[in-house]
Amino acid sequence: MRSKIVAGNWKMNKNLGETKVLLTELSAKLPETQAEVMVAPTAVNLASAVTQLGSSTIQVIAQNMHFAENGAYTGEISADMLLAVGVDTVIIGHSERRAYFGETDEILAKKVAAALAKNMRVMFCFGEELEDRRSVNHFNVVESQLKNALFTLDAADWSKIILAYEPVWAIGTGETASPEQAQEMHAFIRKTITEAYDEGVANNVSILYGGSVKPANAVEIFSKPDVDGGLIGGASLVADDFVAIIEAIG
Ligand SMILES: O=C(CO)COP(=O)(O)O
Repeated sequence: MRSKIVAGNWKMNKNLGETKVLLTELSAKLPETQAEVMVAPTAVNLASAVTQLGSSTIQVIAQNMHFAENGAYTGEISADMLLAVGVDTVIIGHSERRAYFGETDEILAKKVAAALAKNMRVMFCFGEELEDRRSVNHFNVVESQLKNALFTLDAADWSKIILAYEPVWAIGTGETASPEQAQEMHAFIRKTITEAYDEGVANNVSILYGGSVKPANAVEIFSKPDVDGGLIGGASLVADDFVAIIEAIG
């Protein structure tokens, strides 16, 4: 059975003090939920967040990591460094990493392999840009992103993969894919994985939707059968909004 997941990607927001305040608020207001709840603070605040949350059910995850074990990669963070502070899940392939930091499918495939080699869970992000949706078959774009970074994995590796479909045109724009558009793409993703692997792999992987999820639209998006939760940006920075989104999944 795949899990329901609601994750907050805080991106480059919240300094140490603000991170503590938001986690205190979230912990106090956290509703009972069937979903795994995750937050991704910026790297410098991961260790303190893990310590603060202690045995809380809120999981702290990382926004990025490098593929190398260690070495001369100024400014980068390795899988071992994340594990050493108690973080065992990492977001890889966010569209902002692809767009602003030149992360190609090839680099992402190396990052995924490096994280899996350390037995970490990977939340793999992908999604088409606006031009893709307008001009070419955006299903092909999504399929090739998956294929290039993930389809060389063994079937067993997929127990460690979480997918986050984030259409780039819906990120931070206030424009969200309609629940029907999200469902259509999520069903396509599951079909693509079934063809590359089998139904068991496809049915067990959680596929999250990301892109302007808010309390007002979360219930409808989460009601779709192939949508297993959300990766939330802006709304995860406000405790009441994030809590409302967690409540929306039930
Ligand atoms: O990029 C996102 C999460 O990773 C989505 O961001 P928004 O929810 O702000 O659109």
